[in-house]
Amino acid sequence: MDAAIDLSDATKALDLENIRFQLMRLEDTITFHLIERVQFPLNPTIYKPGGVQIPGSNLSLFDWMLREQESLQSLVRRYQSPDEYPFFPSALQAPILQPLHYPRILHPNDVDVNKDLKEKYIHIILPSACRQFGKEDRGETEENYGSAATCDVALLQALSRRIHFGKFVAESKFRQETDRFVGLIRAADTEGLHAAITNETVEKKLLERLKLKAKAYGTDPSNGLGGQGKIDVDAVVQMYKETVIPLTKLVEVEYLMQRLEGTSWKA
Ligand SMILES: O=C(O)C(=O)C[C@]1(C(=O)O)C=C[C@@H](O)C=C1
Repeated sequence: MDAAIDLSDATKALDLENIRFQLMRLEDTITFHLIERVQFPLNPTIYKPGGVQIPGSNLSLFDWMLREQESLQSLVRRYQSPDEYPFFPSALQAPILQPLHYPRILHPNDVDVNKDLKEKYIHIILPSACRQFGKEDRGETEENYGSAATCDVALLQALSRRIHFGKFVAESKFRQETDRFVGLIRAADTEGLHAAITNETVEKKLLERLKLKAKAYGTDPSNGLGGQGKIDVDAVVQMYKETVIPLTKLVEVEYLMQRLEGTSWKA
């Protein structure tokens, strides 16, 4: 529902340059959503079950909004797309739109790091991004619960999509160097797989680019690039360094570990 990648065309969907371009586009989406979120205080209450009373539900306000949003978006086929993973699969409904038929590009797998992502989002990403910008620091308390949770849902969904794109990256790398990967997978060498999918040059460039983006997107153009921006640039870079890239790599490795199931390579 954000930047489009053509998942109906297997050749394009597995072209590493094309995938990296999509990941780059998602940097923009994620940075903008984070800029929106940090306008509001950290608001820890909205992540606690029962923190905000919700008629007929024991969920936190954040989970409730995420669940309701997923339920609504399932109606317009969001979760038919192979790059979308719901946080609340039980909330999904049958689409009101005609089903789309995506070619099978990925090997069947059950890799899903959403639970881990949500924990890290609440306990690591938000506290570090909101610290400097949260109004608590200026002596104000919690406010704008609905607005903050609305931003959270959009941001978390974009992060999840970006991270699960790791499956396409891994499939692409597997097809490029099949013999090498088959050997590592057969040996269950997860460290070797981790090393094989890592490209330090790409990561370094990404973090440098992200720093520039966070500074540029968080600055009013009429003020030049000096002065206080709308977002803590280091928090954006940290988010990628400590959570987004590691979880993407985890998705890649876990996907590859399932890549030989049901194939003739699995001797
Ligand atoms: O672009 C790749 O090759 C990826 O695997 C993606 C990614 C990332 O998360 O951005 C992850 C691992 C690599 O070290 C480089 C970048």
